[in-house]
Amino acid sequence: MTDFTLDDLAGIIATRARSGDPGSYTAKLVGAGVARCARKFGEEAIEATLAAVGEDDEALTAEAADVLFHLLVILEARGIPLSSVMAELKQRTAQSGLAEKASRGGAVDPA
Ligand SMILES: N=c1c2ncn([C@@H]3O[C@H](COP(=O)(O)OP(=O)(O)OP(=O)(O)O)[C@@H](O)[C@H]3O)c2ncn1[C@@H]1O[C@H](COP(=O)(O)O)[C@@H](O)[C@H]1O
Repeated sequence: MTDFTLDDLAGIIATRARSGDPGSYTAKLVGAGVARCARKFGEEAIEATLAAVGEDDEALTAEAADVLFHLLVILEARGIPLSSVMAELKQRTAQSGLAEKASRGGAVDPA
């Protein structure tokens, strides 16, 4: 259990992205533009996907951390607050995922 939250990390990312510090990975990545941030996120997502079907829990934990960090970097680069994403997720709690999919005419198979 940890008291460190995604809000905390988003705050660090926002500060570092605007720091102008040449030693900051975050500042360098955000400075390279949204497309570069998105490409990095895609790479990390693939690495997490591969880790998900492996049996090494530590590897998946590390890759999941990379995915969350790089997703927050994209949100920072696009100026979308994490609170907007959380509000979207909260609004979705009113309905099950399968019910929402069925309401759009989608098949209820989660695959
Ligand atoms: N949580 C992270 C974090 N997770 C992953 N990473 C970086 O993300 C990169 C992941 O890329 P790879 O694994 O592909 O490594 P790489 O090959 O060196 O990366 P590339 O050359 O392909 O860009 C690594 O450089 C990691 O260090 C992170 N960098 C920063 N943070 C947080 O951001 C804070 C500020 O960091 P700076 O902006 O660097 O000061 C840190 O204190 C942390 O809290």
